[in-house]
Amino acid sequence: MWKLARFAATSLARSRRFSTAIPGPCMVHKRGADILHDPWFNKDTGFPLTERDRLGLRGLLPPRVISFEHQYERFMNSYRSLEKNTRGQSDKFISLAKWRILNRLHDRNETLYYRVLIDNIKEFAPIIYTPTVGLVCQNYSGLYRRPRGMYFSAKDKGEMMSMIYNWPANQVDMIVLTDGSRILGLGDLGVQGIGIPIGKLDMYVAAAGMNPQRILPVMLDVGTNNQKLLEDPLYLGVRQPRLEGEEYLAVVDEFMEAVHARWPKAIVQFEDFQMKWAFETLYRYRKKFCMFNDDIQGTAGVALAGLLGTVRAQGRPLSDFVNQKIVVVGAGSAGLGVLKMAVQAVSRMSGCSETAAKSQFYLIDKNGLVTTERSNLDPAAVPFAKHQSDLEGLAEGASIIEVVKKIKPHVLVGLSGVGGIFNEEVLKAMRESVSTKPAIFAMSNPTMNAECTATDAFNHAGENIVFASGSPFENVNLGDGKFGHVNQANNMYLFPGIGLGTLLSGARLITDGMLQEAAECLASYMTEEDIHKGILYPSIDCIRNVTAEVGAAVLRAAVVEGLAEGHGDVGSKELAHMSKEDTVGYVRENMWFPEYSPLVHEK
Ligand SMILES: NC(=O)C1=CN([C@@H]2O[C@H](COP(=O)(O)OP(=O)(O)OC[C@H]3O[C@@H](n4cnc5c(N)ncnc54)[C@H](O)[C@@H]3O)[C@@H](O)[C@H]2O)C=CC1
Ligand SMILES: CC(=O)C(=O)O
Ligand SMILES: [Mg+2]
Repeated sequence: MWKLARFAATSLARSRRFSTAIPGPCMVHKRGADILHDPWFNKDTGFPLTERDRLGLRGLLPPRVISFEHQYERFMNSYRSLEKNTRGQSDKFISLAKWRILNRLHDRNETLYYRVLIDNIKEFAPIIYTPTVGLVCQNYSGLYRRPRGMYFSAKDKGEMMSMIYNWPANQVDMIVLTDGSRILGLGDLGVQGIGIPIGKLDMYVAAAGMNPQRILPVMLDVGTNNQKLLEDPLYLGVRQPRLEGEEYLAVVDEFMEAVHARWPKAIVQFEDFQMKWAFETLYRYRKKFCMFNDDIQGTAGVALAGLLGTVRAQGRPLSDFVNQKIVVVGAGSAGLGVLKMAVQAVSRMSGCSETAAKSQFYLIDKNGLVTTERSNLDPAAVPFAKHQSDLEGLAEGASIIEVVKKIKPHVLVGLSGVGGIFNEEVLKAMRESVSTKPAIFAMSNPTMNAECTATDAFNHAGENIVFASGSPFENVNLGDGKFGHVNQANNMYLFPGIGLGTLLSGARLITDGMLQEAAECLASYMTEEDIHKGILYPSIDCIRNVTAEVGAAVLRAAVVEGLAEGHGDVGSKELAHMSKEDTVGYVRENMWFPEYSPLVHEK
């Protein structure tokens, strides 16, 4: 357990840039202008003359053939010009302008889009993913130009089994599904939440090499309780309050049945569902379909890896995790998922019961410290409520500052969705932490909703802290040539590997064991040297390497549990015979990489 498995930090993408090897052919059932209007096949000015002849494209394009490298350079030049031309404008204006130029390329030419995304992931992830994707969802109705993904609404009841066949691809491997009810920390955004599945799936392509022809973003529009949206004349969703109870579940049931009738092995990632439905749907489907909830399970693994990193950062053995005092602020799907996995880890490490393992953890929600005194406590939070005997003088509903001052925790985790609640007083109180290297995880998204900024954390809690946030912040200049390192504690380090590992294993379920292996793999990724510098997670530049390792860990766990049925030509026996290194190589080889393939017309 916890072996170090670090890879060279160079991105796979860079080493493969513009290789001269000719990729295998790609079958296309269209001809002429239809191909130019299909972003899966379109090469714009990059179609060679022979292909233009074969596919009926001659005369439909300017005569000069432009190479992929040249097209790439041309796009990056326009992107840089846009950066120059928008200087001085508001951050919102600039972010949306950047998103628009990337989105236009996505709509036009997927190969080029994914190539620039992979090669520039550190720069572009904050645009196609958090934080800009939050802004895009908030402004979606105004930004909308053309559809992407599928929309199933409350009005489609009884029709979904046939609707699913409207999707043009024969095979779908990965679906990200939302009902828009809790988009990042921005609340109920109804149909506008579709931006999240799109952004997550872009990360699947960039980080895991999922084939973009086999992914599907889905919005389950069951209405919205956001009054402002219901009154907005531009709103594109169903104008009704959210379905509740059995009516709601009937829609999700029908969707899940329809998906698996057409694509029995498609993996469904549930994303940004409000807590009650996040837990309910996870328990309802996880033994029946290949699915997981990213906010509960993906976040838990990433947070656990970070929490274990903070133990190593203190120069202590991992076994000391069982003694760490951890305060989690936010008792929603993310906070409770983190607590559940962390408690299981303590119990495993110390050999004690999960009840005993809970004693080091403190949970705070919008009503303060969660204790057994609380009436109307959500059933999912009950296992983590503190008993009277463990309160150490704190009262039910104690505030964050009261808890931090009393407990002096090693780690303060924020998953509340409330920007700035780790205020100056709370951060200063963390200076009294019992840890030699206190850790602050402000994990809420997008940036405005982070519990504190990186600068405030280092300024108020001290230069000695370990800091992580859900959305990216710049490293903090501490003067004298020193910098406070900012980690990005985001489930993007796990969900691509969970999806890819599961796909290649051919497993029909995603078990706790597979998720635990994913978390352990991420936890062991960093070297001692990095960890001592406060670097808990790898740079996003090497996310394909991280995903290859995580994917292999998930695949091997599926083999161990006897769930791996194999994928494509590789059967369960071959998977079982692969060494760890072979498995990583196998996962890596199966990552799709954007290159123009020769197109062959097939009737
Ligand atoms: N970094 C990452 O990878 C991830 C970050 N998140 C972020 O975590 C946040 C929460 O997500 P969920 O748990 O799904 O939301 P949720 O809505 O299920 O839960 C929010 C929780 O915060 C509590 N809360 C609200 N105001 C509070 C206050 N003033 N003080 C203390 N607690 C307060 C609520 O009582 C509730 O328990 C979101 O901003 C989301 O973007 C979620 C998943 C992954
Ligand atoms: C990162 C993520 O999944 C969230 O903020 O909801
Ligand atoms: Mg999420």
